[in-house]
Amino acid sequence: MATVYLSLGSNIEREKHLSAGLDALVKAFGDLRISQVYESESVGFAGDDFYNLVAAIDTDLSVGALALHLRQIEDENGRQRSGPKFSARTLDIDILTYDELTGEVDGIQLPRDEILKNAFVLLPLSELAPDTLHPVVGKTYQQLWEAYDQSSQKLWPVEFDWPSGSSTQI
Ligand SMILES: Nc1ncnc2c1ncn2[C@@H]1O[C@H](COP(=O)(O)OP(=O)(O)OP(=O)(O)O)[C@@H](O)[C@H]1O
Ligand SMILES: Nc1nc2c(c(=O)[nH]1)N=C(CO)CN2
Repeated sequence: MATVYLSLGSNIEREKHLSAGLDALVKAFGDLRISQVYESESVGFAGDDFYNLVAAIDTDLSVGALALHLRQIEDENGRQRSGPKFSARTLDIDILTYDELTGEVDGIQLPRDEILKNAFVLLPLSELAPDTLHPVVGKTYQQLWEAYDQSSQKLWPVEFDWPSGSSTQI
């Protein structure tokens, strides 16, 4: 069984799509652990503000099979893949880490670079797994968040009503 950390984001009908994404993850992988939900301005393109969170799952799926399954969940939630790479999205689910695997596995880059770049990934990850070591850098996510330039990206926690998940939220 592998432990996998996932980043979820949405900037179109955010609550609806994040809830549906989490429901689909529970259906496929059982109980989840999730961070708080954070709102932040869109990074990298002009668009509506995002909601983001990090979820931990346990799975026997290979990296490639998991990536396919996540893509399917995105598609079921109205994800459009035409148009520019950076554009508004109903639901984005990215694999951040898969156990301690590093390098390119089944076409997936592990760990995902965005962990070190984006506050909307690193802060919720540091909440969910403060003492876990980044498999390449060798520092914990809490240490990485403390060292992060926290003035560079503003984000704020929001109330998030995920009706089917209240018992699993940290
Ligand atoms: N860690 C990863 N998690 C998810 N997909 C990844 C990862 N590393 C590489 N990929 C590849 O990137 C491709 C693009 O998917 P991705 O969801 O990242 O696109 P995108 O959502 O437009 O980009 P981004 O999420 O960076 O905005 C996927 O088909 C997948 O094969
Ligand atoms: N705040 C925020 N900005 C983004 C996000 C995101 O999830 N949150 N995702 C992007 C493409 O994956 C680009 N920009």
